[in-house]
Amino acid sequence: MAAPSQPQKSTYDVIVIGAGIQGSFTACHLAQRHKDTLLLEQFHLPHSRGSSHGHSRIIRSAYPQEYYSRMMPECFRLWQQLEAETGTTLYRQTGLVLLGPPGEPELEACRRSLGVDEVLDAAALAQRFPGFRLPAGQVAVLDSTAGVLFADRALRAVQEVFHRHGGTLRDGEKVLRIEPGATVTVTTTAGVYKTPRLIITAGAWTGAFVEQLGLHLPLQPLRIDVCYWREKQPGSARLGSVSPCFLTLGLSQAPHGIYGLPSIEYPGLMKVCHHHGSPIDPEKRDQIPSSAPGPDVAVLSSFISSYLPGLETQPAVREACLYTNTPDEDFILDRHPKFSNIVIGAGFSGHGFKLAPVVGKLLCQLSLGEEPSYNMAHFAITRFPGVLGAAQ
Ligand SMILES: Cc1cc2nc3c(=O)[nH]c(=O)nc-3n(C[C@H](O)[C@H](O)[C@H](O)COP(=O)(O)OP(=O)(O)OC[C@H]3O[C@@H](n4cnc5c(N)ncnc54)[C@H](O)[C@@H]3O)c2cc1C
Ligand SMILES: O=C(O)[C@@H]1CCCCN1
Repeated sequence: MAAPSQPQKSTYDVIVIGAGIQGSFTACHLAQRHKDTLLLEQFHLPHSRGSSHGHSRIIRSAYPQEYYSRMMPECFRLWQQLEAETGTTLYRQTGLVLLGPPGEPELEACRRSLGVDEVLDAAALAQRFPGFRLPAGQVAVLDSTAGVLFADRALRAVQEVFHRHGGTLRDGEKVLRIEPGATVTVTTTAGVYKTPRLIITAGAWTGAFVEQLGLHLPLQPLRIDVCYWREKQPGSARLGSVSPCFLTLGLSQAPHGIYGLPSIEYPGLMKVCHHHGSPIDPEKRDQIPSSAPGPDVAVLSSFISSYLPGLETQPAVREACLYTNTPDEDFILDRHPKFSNIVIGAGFSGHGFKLAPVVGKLLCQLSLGEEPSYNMAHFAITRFPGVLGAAQ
């Protein structure tokens, strides 16, 4: 006779919806604070349908906005702590070069955030990083603290620490409905849960998801072409897996920016992408034919022929990832304007991975009714007009 099955636990101190990097760090902070926490994920883990998959993400101290650069020392510390707790390497220091016209305001702001005076010209850059060519009228600023975070490994590590602190992660369980109130009811494909505190970190699904809570957030999911480019002569251009990271600012042919990272995942290839993509519904991500070279690939090919001549000008590998952009590309980290026990973390606009340890801490603090450790003005929901629609 089969043993009688345990009734599933249905009440938690906090429920977090979405086990990407933001929800996982948030849940981990809560569990470390001894909160009985449930983390719900619609897909079976690991998955590559959202924003947190893949081998690599840039981490850097340089930021044009000081409200992000101020968070970076703590981010570096918390990433290191996660490495120590899990005995894994999650970060490789490679340096990052910011490329742009001299005096470009964002480049200058980055230079100030780093506290460096030095600006590299074409000859100095080529001496230091022989694979790079700087066209006339461009300079480079070096962020030597920057490097690559091993993204997939980092996501696993933070979920492992969450588990170790007693957290419950249920994957393959999609949240269908939320009923707000002093006690929030969360209905999933597998059960019904009750909690006094809910946190929504549902990535590209957040905009459509929070409509049921009367909230109209200006969130635009974008499909990003993640492109990898082969070295023409393996090893000769010192690009591929040994390159520094780079990021362009104020480039007229690509105003959103182009960035690159050494590729650990595909030896001999370098990851070079456009910081922009095509608007999509995350449920229909693959309905854009991935075989056709899109406009982003044309922009990248032309950039590569002038700046990285050691690479072939057609991508060897193309993958897909999602951004969720806000109009100002600042995050949303706030309580629901009407239901203060529901907290939302969204709109990471293609730059949220490195900041996830601090984002998770801030969402945890908001949820527990504590004073957040950083100024939250830039992350407020109410910076957007009309979020509560006619009922406002
Ligand atoms: C190509 C690319 C390059 C990037 N480069 C960098 C970089 O170099 N540096 C950097 O700092 N950042 C970078 N980013 C940004 C960073 O990766 C994202 O900001 C971050 O991963 C966002 O995490 P998230 O947890 O909000 O979203 P996600 O990882 O998408 O997590 C949200 C989760 O919620 C789940 N979910 C949604 N709805 C439900 C539901 N109803 N029920 C249950 N679960 C649900 C989803 O399945 C998903 O797993 C990049 C992003 C991309 C796409
Ligand atoms: O967050 C970052 O550092 C990078 C910059 C370039 C675009 C992708 N994200």
